[in-house]
Amino acid sequence: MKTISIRRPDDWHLHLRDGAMLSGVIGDTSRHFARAIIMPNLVPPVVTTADARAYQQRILDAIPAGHRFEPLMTLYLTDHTDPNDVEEGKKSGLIKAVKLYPAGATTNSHGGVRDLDKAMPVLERMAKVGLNLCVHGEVTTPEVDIFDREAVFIEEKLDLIRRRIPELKITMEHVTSKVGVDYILASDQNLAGSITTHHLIINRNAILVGGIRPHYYCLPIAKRERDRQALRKAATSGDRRFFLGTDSAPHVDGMKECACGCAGIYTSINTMSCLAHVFEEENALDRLEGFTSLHGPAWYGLPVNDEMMVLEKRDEPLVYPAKVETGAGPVTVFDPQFPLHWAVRESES
Ligand SMILES: NC(=O)N[C@@H](CC(=O)O)C(=O)O
Ligand SMILES: [Zn+2]
Ligand SMILES: [Zn+2]
Repeated sequence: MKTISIRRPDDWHLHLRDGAMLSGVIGDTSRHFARAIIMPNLVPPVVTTADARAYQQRILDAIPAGHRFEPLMTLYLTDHTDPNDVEEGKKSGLIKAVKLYPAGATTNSHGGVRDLDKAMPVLERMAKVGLNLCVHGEVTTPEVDIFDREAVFIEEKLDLIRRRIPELKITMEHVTSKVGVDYILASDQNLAGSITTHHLIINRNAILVGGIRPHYYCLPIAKRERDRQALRKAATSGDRRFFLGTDSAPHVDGMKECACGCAGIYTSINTMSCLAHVFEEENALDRLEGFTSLHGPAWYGLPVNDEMMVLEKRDEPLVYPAKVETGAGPVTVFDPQFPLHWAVRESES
Protein backbone atom coordinates (compact mmCIF):
# COMPACT_ATOMS: atom_id res chain seq x y z
CA MET A 1 0.00 0.00 0.00
CA LYS A 2 1.22 3.49 -0.86
CA THR A 3 1.81 5.56 2.27
CA ILE A 4 3.27 8.93 3.12
CA SER A 5 4.40 10.19 6.46
CA ILE A 6 4.21 13.88 7.33
CA ARG A 7 4.49 16.02 10.43
CA ARG A 8 1.13 16.32 12.12
CA PRO A 9 -0.71 19.17 10.34
CA ASP A 10 -2.16 22.44 11.65
CA ASP A 11 -5.15 24.41 10.37
CA TRP A 12 -4.41 28.13 10.04
CA HIS A 13 -8.05 29.21 9.64
CA LEU A 14 -10.88 27.41 11.42
CA HIS A 15 -14.39 28.16 12.70
CA LEU A 16 -15.31 26.13 15.76
CA ARG A 17 -18.36 28.19 16.86
CA ASP A 18 -19.57 27.74 20.42
CA GLY A 19 -21.86 25.67 22.65
CA ALA A 20 -23.45 22.56 21.12
CA MET A 21 -21.93 23.21 17.69
CA LEU A 22 -18.43 23.51 19.18
CA SER A 23 -18.85 20.21 21.02
CA GLY A 24 -20.23 18.58 17.88
CA VAL A 25 -17.44 19.58 15.50
CA ILE A 26 -14.22 19.99 17.46
CA GLY A 27 -13.36 16.26 17.40
CA ASP A 28 -13.24 16.30 13.59
CA THR A 29 -10.40 18.82 13.78
CA SER A 30 -8.58 17.59 16.89
CA ARG A 31 -8.47 14.02 15.50
CA HIS A 32 -6.06 15.14 12.79
CA PHE A 33 -4.78 18.62 13.54
CA ALA A 34 -2.44 19.59 16.36
CA ARG A 35 -3.31 23.29 16.36
CA ALA A 36 -5.65 25.71 14.64
CA ILE A 37 -6.06 29.45 14.35
CA ILE A 38 -9.54 29.94 15.78
CA MET A 39 -11.74 32.50 14.09
CA PRO A 40 -13.35 35.02 16.44
CA ASN A 41 -16.64 35.63 14.56
CA LEU A 42 -18.93 34.35 17.28
CA VAL A 43 -22.16 36.09 18.24
CA PRO A 44 -21.12 38.32 19.99
CA PRO A 45 -17.56 38.32 18.58
CA VAL A 46 -14.34 37.67 20.48
CA VAL A 47 -13.20 41.28 20.81
CA THR A 48 -11.03 41.52 23.92
CA THR A 49 -8.25 39.42 25.38
CA ALA A 50 -10.63 38.50 28.21
CA ASP A 51 -13.19 37.25 25.66
CA ALA A 52 -10.48 35.17 23.98
CA ARG A 53 -9.34 33.68 27.28
CA ALA A 54 -12.90 32.62 28.15
CA TYR A 55 -13.45 31.19 24.63
CA GLN A 56 -10.14 29.30 24.80
CA GLN A 57 -11.33 27.64 28.00
CA ARG A 58 -14.64 26.61 26.41
CA ILE A 59 -12.70 25.08 23.52
CA LEU A 60 -10.31 23.22 25.83
CA ASP A 61 -13.28 21.87 27.79
CA ALA A 62 -14.83 20.53 24.56
CA ILE A 63 -11.80 18.58 23.26
CA PRO A 64 -12.61 14.86 23.25
CA ALA A 65 -10.65 12.73 25.73
CA GLY A 66 -7.45 11.37 24.23
CA HIS A 67 -7.10 14.12 21.60
CA ARG A 68 -4.20 16.56 21.79
CA PHE A 69 -5.14 19.94 20.37
CA GLU A 70 -4.07 23.52 20.96
CA PRO A 71 -6.41 26.36 19.96
CA LEU A 72 -4.52 29.45 18.79
CA MET A 73 -6.66 32.42 19.71
CA THR A 74 -7.43 35.55 17.70
CA LEU A 75 -9.21 38.84 18.28
CA TYR A 76 -11.93 40.35 16.11
CA LEU A 77 -10.86 43.86 15.12
CA THR A 78 -13.50 46.57 15.50
CA ASP A 79 -13.47 50.35 15.13
CA HIS A 80 -13.12 50.46 18.94
CA THR A 81 -10.38 47.90 19.61
CA ASP A 82 -7.96 49.10 22.29
CA PRO A 83 -4.28 48.83 21.18
CA ASN A 84 -3.21 48.26 24.81
CA ASP A 85 -5.49 45.25 25.16
CA VAL A 86 -4.13 43.82 21.91
CA GLU A 87 -0.55 44.31 23.10
CA GLU A 88 -1.31 42.66 26.43
CA GLY A 89 -2.96 39.74 24.66
CA LYS A 90 0.13 39.23 22.53
CA LYS A 91 2.53 39.59 25.44
CA SER A 92 0.58 37.09 27.56
CA GLY A 93 1.11 34.54 24.77
CA LEU A 94 -2.63 34.01 24.31
CA ILE A 95 -3.30 36.03 21.16
CA LYS A 96 -1.66 34.77 17.97
CA ALA A 97 -3.33 37.09 15.44
CA VAL A 98 -5.94 39.79 14.99
CA LYS A 99 -8.65 39.34 12.39
CA LEU A 100 -9.91 42.07 10.11
CA TYR A 101 -13.40 41.57 8.74
CA PRO A 102 -14.60 44.44 6.58
CA ALA A 103 -18.05 45.17 8.05
CA GLY A 104 -20.67 43.06 6.30
CA ALA A 105 -18.24 40.98 4.23
CA THR A 106 -19.15 37.54 5.54
CA THR A 107 -20.84 35.49 8.29
CA ASN A 108 -21.14 37.48 11.55
CA SER A 109 -19.08 40.42 10.33
CA HIS A 110 -21.49 43.30 10.91
CA GLY A 111 -19.35 44.45 13.86
CA GLY A 112 -16.20 44.48 11.71
CA VAL A 113 -14.12 47.40 10.53
CA ARG A 114 -15.99 50.25 8.81
CA ASP A 115 -13.19 52.76 8.68
CA LEU A 116 -9.62 51.60 8.13
CA ASP A 117 -8.29 54.91 9.45
CA LYS A 118 -9.78 54.12 12.84
CA ALA A 119 -7.99 50.76 12.87
CA MET A 120 -4.57 52.24 12.09
CA PRO A 121 -3.44 52.77 15.71
CA VAL A 122 -4.15 49.10 16.45
CA LEU A 123 -2.40 47.95 13.27
CA GLU A 124 0.63 50.09 14.08
CA ARG A 125 0.82 48.64 17.57
CA MET A 126 0.55 45.12 16.14
CA ALA A 127 3.49 45.79 13.83
CA LYS A 128 5.45 47.08 16.82
CA VAL A 129 4.83 44.03 19.00
CA GLY A 130 5.05 41.52 16.13
CA LEU A 131 1.44 40.36 15.96
CA ASN A 132 0.05 39.08 12.65
CA LEU A 133 -3.01 40.53 10.95
CA CYS A 134 -5.37 38.03 9.30
CA VAL A 135 -7.69 39.53 6.70
CA HIS A 136 -10.93 38.49 5.10
CA GLY A 137 -9.99 40.24 1.88
CA GLU A 138 -13.20 41.33 0.22
CA VAL A 139 -14.76 44.75 -0.25
CA THR A 140 -18.45 45.07 0.49
CA THR A 141 -19.38 47.91 -1.86
CA PRO A 142 -22.69 46.94 -3.51
CA GLU A 143 -21.50 48.05 -6.96
CA VAL A 144 -18.59 45.60 -6.92
CA ASP A 145 -19.42 42.21 -8.38
CA ILE A 146 -19.18 39.39 -5.83
CA PHE A 147 -16.60 37.60 -8.02
CA ASP A 148 -14.37 40.70 -8.08
CA ARG A 149 -14.48 41.56 -4.39
CA GLU A 150 -11.13 39.98 -3.55
CA ALA A 151 -9.32 41.72 -6.43
CA VAL A 152 -10.81 45.09 -5.52
CA PHE A 153 -9.92 44.62 -1.85
CA ILE A 154 -6.29 44.01 -2.79
CA GLU A 155 -6.17 47.06 -5.01
CA GLU A 156 -8.05 49.47 -2.76
CA LYS A 157 -7.41 48.28 0.80
CA LEU A 158 -4.69 45.69 1.25
CA ASP A 159 -2.12 47.54 -0.79
CA LEU A 160 -2.87 50.70 1.19
CA ILE A 161 -2.39 48.98 4.56
CA ARG A 162 0.86 47.46 3.35
CA ARG A 163 2.20 50.77 2.12
CA ARG A 164 1.25 52.55 5.34
CA ILE A 165 2.64 49.84 7.64
CA PRO A 166 5.19 47.74 5.72
CA GLU A 167 6.40 46.04 8.92
CA LEU A 168 2.96 44.52 9.63
CA LYS A 169 2.80 40.81 8.83
CA ILE A 170 -0.43 40.07 6.98
CA THR A 171 -2.07 36.75 6.19
CA MET A 172 -4.41 37.03 3.24
CA GLU A 173 -6.83 34.38 4.31
CA HIS A 174 -8.65 31.99 2.06
CA VAL A 175 -7.11 33.30 -1.19
CA THR A 176 -9.54 32.37 -3.96
CA SER A 177 -8.32 34.08 -7.12
CA LYS A 178 -5.39 34.17 -9.51
CA VAL A 179 -5.17 37.90 -8.78
CA GLY A 180 -4.71 37.06 -5.09
CA VAL A 181 -2.07 34.42 -5.78
CA ASP A 182 -0.17 36.76 -8.11
CA TYR A 183 -0.31 39.59 -5.58
CA ILE A 184 1.27 37.38 -2.92
CA LEU A 185 3.89 36.11 -5.36
CA ALA A 186 4.81 39.69 -6.28
CA SER A 187 5.28 40.84 -2.69
CA ASP A 188 8.77 40.68 -1.30
CA GLN A 189 7.97 40.49 2.40
CA ASN A 190 5.44 40.28 5.22
CA LEU A 191 2.62 38.77 3.18
CA ALA A 192 1.44 35.17 3.05
CA GLY A 193 -1.76 33.45 2.02
CA SER A 194 -3.81 30.61 3.38
CA ILE A 195 -5.71 28.38 0.94
CA THR A 196 -8.74 26.24 1.74
CA THR A 197 -9.27 22.64 0.78
CA HIS A 198 -12.48 23.31 -1.12
CA HIS A 199 -11.07 26.12 -3.30
CA LEU A 200 -8.51 23.61 -4.62
CA ILE A 201 -11.37 21.32 -5.64
CA ILE A 202 -14.39 23.34 -6.80
CA ASN A 203 -14.90 26.25 -9.16
CA ARG A 204 -18.08 28.33 -9.27
CA ASN A 205 -19.89 25.80 -11.44
CA ALA A 206 -20.23 23.61 -8.36
CA ILE A 207 -22.57 26.20 -6.84
CA LEU A 208 -24.71 26.93 -9.87
CA VAL A 209 -24.73 24.22 -12.53
CA GLY A 210 -27.68 21.83 -12.57
CA GLY A 211 -29.39 23.59 -9.66
CA ILE A 212 -28.35 25.82 -6.81
CA ARG A 213 -26.16 23.93 -4.36
CA PRO A 214 -25.96 25.72 -1.04
CA HIS A 215 -23.35 23.39 0.44
CA TYR A 216 -20.80 24.76 -2.05
CA TYR A 217 -21.58 28.36 -1.15
CA CYS A 218 -18.88 30.03 0.92
CA LEU A 219 -17.13 33.38 1.05
CA PRO A 220 -15.03 34.39 -0.67
CA ILE A 221 -17.11 32.64 -3.30
CA ALA A 222 -15.43 30.00 -5.49
CA LYS A 223 -14.30 31.55 -8.74
CA ARG A 224 -13.35 30.49 -12.27
CA GLU A 225 -11.45 27.38 -13.29
CA ARG A 226 -8.35 29.43 -14.03
CA ASP A 227 -8.45 30.69 -10.44
CA ARG A 228 -8.70 27.16 -9.09
CA GLN A 229 -5.73 26.18 -11.24
CA ALA A 230 -3.69 29.11 -9.92
CA LEU A 231 -4.52 28.08 -6.34
CA ARG A 232 -3.48 24.49 -7.04
CA LYS A 233 -0.23 25.65 -8.49
CA ALA A 234 0.50 27.89 -5.51
CA ALA A 235 -0.45 25.28 -2.89
CA THR A 236 1.62 22.53 -4.50
CA SER A 237 4.57 24.74 -5.47
CA GLY A 238 6.46 24.39 -2.21
CA ASP A 239 6.45 28.20 -1.85
CA ARG A 240 6.56 28.91 1.88
CA ARG A 241 4.14 31.82 1.57
CA PHE A 242 1.21 29.45 1.01
CA PHE A 243 -0.24 27.13 3.64
CA LEU A 244 -3.46 25.40 4.65
CA GLY A 245 -6.32 27.24 6.30
CA THR A 246 -9.35 25.01 5.83
CA ASP A 247 -11.91 27.71 6.66
CA SER A 248 -14.06 24.78 7.75
CA ALA A 249 -17.20 26.71 8.69
CA PRO A 250 -20.10 24.64 10.03
CA HIS A 251 -23.68 25.84 9.73
CA VAL A 252 -26.63 23.60 10.49
CA ASP A 253 -28.40 22.40 7.35
CA GLY A 254 -31.48 24.48 8.08
CA MET A 255 -29.36 27.64 7.85
CA LYS A 256 -27.86 26.59 4.49
CA GLU A 257 -30.89 25.05 2.78
CA CYS A 258 -33.21 28.03 2.85
CA ALA A 259 -34.12 31.20 0.95
CA CYS A 260 -31.07 33.07 2.27
CA GLY A 261 -28.48 30.41 3.09
CA CYS A 262 -25.36 31.07 5.14
CA ALA A 263 -21.87 31.01 3.64
CA GLY A 264 -19.53 28.27 4.81
CA ILE A 265 -18.33 24.77 3.89
CA TYR A 266 -17.59 22.06 6.46
CA THR A 267 -14.37 20.22 5.59
CA SER A 268 -12.64 19.33 8.85
CA ILE A 269 -13.53 15.67 8.69
CA ASN A 270 -12.16 14.85 5.20
CA THR A 271 -9.65 17.63 4.54
CA MET A 272 -6.47 15.54 4.79
CA SER A 273 -7.89 12.89 2.44
CA CYS A 274 -8.97 15.57 -0.05
CA LEU A 275 -5.55 17.25 0.08
CA ALA A 276 -3.61 14.02 -0.44
CA HIS A 277 -5.83 13.38 -3.48
CA VAL A 278 -5.17 16.87 -4.88
CA PHE A 279 -1.43 16.76 -4.24
CA GLU A 280 -1.17 13.33 -5.83
CA GLU A 281 -3.05 14.59 -8.90
CA GLU A 282 -0.54 17.42 -9.13
CA ASN A 283 2.42 15.03 -8.69
CA ALA A 284 3.32 16.90 -5.54
CA LEU A 285 2.75 14.46 -2.67
CA ASP A 286 6.26 15.32 -1.46
CA ARG A 287 5.09 18.91 -0.96
CA LEU A 288 1.97 18.12 1.05
CA GLU A 289 3.88 18.32 4.34
CA GLY A 290 5.14 21.81 3.57
CA PHE A 291 1.62 23.05 2.86
CA THR A 292 -0.09 21.43 5.86
CA SER A 293 2.62 21.25 8.49
CA LEU A 294 5.73 23.39 7.86
CA HIS A 295 5.00 26.71 6.16
CA GLY A 296 2.30 27.80 8.63
CA PRO A 297 4.39 27.38 11.79
CA ALA A 298 7.30 29.19 10.12
CA TRP A 299 5.04 32.12 9.24
CA TYR A 300 3.52 32.31 12.74
CA GLY A 301 6.89 31.83 14.45
CA LEU A 302 5.89 28.57 16.11
CA PRO A 303 7.71 25.23 16.25
CA VAL A 304 6.60 22.45 13.91
CA ASN A 305 4.80 19.53 15.54
CA ASP A 306 6.85 16.62 16.83
CA GLU A 307 4.21 14.00 16.11
CA MET A 308 3.82 12.42 12.71
CA MET A 309 0.79 11.50 10.62
CA VAL A 310 0.67 8.60 8.19
CA LEU A 311 -1.63 8.74 5.17
CA GLU A 312 -2.29 5.51 3.30
CA LYS A 313 -3.87 4.98 -0.08
CA ARG A 314 -6.47 2.25 0.18
CA ASP A 315 -8.17 0.29 -2.57
CA GLU A 316 -11.56 0.84 -1.00
CA PRO A 317 -12.85 4.42 -0.90
CA LEU A 318 -12.91 6.13 2.46
CA VAL A 319 -16.24 5.94 4.25
CA TYR A 320 -17.20 9.12 6.05
CA PRO A 321 -20.58 10.51 7.05
CA ALA A 322 -22.46 12.79 4.64
CA LYS A 323 -23.65 14.72 7.68
CA VAL A 324 -22.25 15.24 11.14
CA GLU A 325 -24.92 15.19 13.83
CA THR A 326 -24.27 17.95 16.36
CA GLY A 327 -26.33 19.02 19.34
CA ALA A 328 -27.19 22.13 17.30
CA GLY A 329 -28.44 20.07 14.34
CA PRO A 330 -27.04 18.24 11.30
CA VAL A 331 -24.10 19.72 9.37
CA THR A 332 -23.47 18.55 5.81
CA VAL A 333 -19.88 17.48 5.10
CA PHE A 334 -18.05 18.76 2.00
CA ASP A 335 -18.54 16.37 -0.91
CA PRO A 336 -15.54 16.62 -3.28
CA GLN A 337 -17.57 14.71 -5.90
CA PHE A 338 -14.94 12.01 -6.25
CA PRO A 339 -14.13 9.01 -4.07
CA LEU A 340 -11.35 9.51 -1.52
CA HIS A 341 -8.79 6.75 -1.31
CA TRP A 342 -6.29 8.40 0.99
CA ALA A 343 -6.98 7.81 4.67
CA VAL A 344 -5.30 9.02 7.82
CA ARG A 345 -3.93 6.04 9.72
CA GLU A 346 -5.27 5.99 13.26
CA SER A 347 -2.42 6.60 15.67
CA GLU A 348 -1.69 3.87 18.19
CA SER A 349 -1.60 6.19 21.21
N1 LIG B 1 -16.04 31.20 4.81
C1 LIG B 1 -17.34 31.31 4.95
O1 LIG B 1 -18.07 31.18 3.97
N2 LIG B 1 -17.91 31.53 6.15
C2 LIG B 1 -17.27 31.81 7.39
C3 LIG B 1 -16.75 33.22 7.47
C4 LIG B 1 -15.53 33.51 6.65
O2 LIG B 1 -14.48 32.90 6.82
O3 LIG B 1 -15.57 34.41 5.81
C5 LIG B 1 -18.23 31.53 8.53
O4 LIG B 1 -17.99 31.96 9.66
O5 LIG B 1 -19.25 30.86 8.29
ZN1 LIG C 1 -13.49 34.93 5.75
ZN1 LIG D 1 -13.46 31.67 7.68
